[in-house]
Amino acid sequence: MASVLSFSDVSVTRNGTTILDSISWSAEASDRWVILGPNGAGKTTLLQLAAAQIHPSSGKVVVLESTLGSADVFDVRPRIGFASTALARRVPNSERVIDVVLTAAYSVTGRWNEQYEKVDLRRARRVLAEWSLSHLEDRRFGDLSDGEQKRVQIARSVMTDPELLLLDEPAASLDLGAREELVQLLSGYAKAESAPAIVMVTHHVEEIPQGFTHALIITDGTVHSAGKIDDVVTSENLSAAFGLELIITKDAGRYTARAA
Ligand SMILES: Nc1ncnc2c1ncn2[C@@H]1O[C@H](COP(=O)(O)OP(=O)(O)OP(=O)(O)O)[C@@H](O)[C@H]1O
Repeated sequence: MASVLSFSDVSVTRNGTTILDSISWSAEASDRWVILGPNGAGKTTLLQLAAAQIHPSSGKVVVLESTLGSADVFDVRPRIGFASTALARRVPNSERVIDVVLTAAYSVTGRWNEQYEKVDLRRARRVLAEWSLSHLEDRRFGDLSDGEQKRVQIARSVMTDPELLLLDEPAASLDLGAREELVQLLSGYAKAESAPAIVMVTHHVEEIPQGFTHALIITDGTVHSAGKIDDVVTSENLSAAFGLELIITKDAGRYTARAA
């Protein structure tokens, strides 16, 4: 099976600082990856490469069979769904929820004069239903709770039926109820065979949805460990990565971390 993502000896340097250092990693279409690591480890930079938003300083990144730097990124980007707070900040507060999702079909934020196709409207409504947002269709994005806004961001990112879905800390700042609601929805999505490859960055193992298959731990811009999720999300690996004795437990498909 062809890789959806392939990093070979990839480094990213900014202003003389090495942010990612010799990363080699690949993901298949059926994979659901979680990326873990301390603050500043390079997780968001890794996701920006996967999103074809930046180029590596050295090494080779292949996204959906296109090599960054040699392929036209404008052909690749529409095939990638990317939900991040940075993108959400570009959505006007006054935008209606249905339009936040619909405009993804035209790769813009903020409705202008696009003439939407009926088929796009039908799909947007189906996606809103899948993410438990139908009742909010006509509400203003800026008036939603954090949890609702996060779900709208994800709904927008899957609107175009992407071949690769990237989620940057989708559960950050959510309260317990909103987090659990989101993790449950993500879990259902991750388990669906029709879902694309997923790569999710998170700070907390409690936010890893059931159905995720692989994990990559990054420390100081390098891969600390990567592979099948149960082999990687362990007390030993996370203790070493965070420099603190941690006990990781797994119950009913969900992980918990606490200091030893
Ligand atoms: N343009 C830049 N110039 C210099 N350093 C940068 C630049 N952009 C990012 N960095 C540094 O690169 C490192 C990795 O940043 P990145 O945002 O990828 O980490 P992260 O693992 O996502 O962090 P966090 O968990 O805090 O969100 C950080 O130390 C950051 O300060």
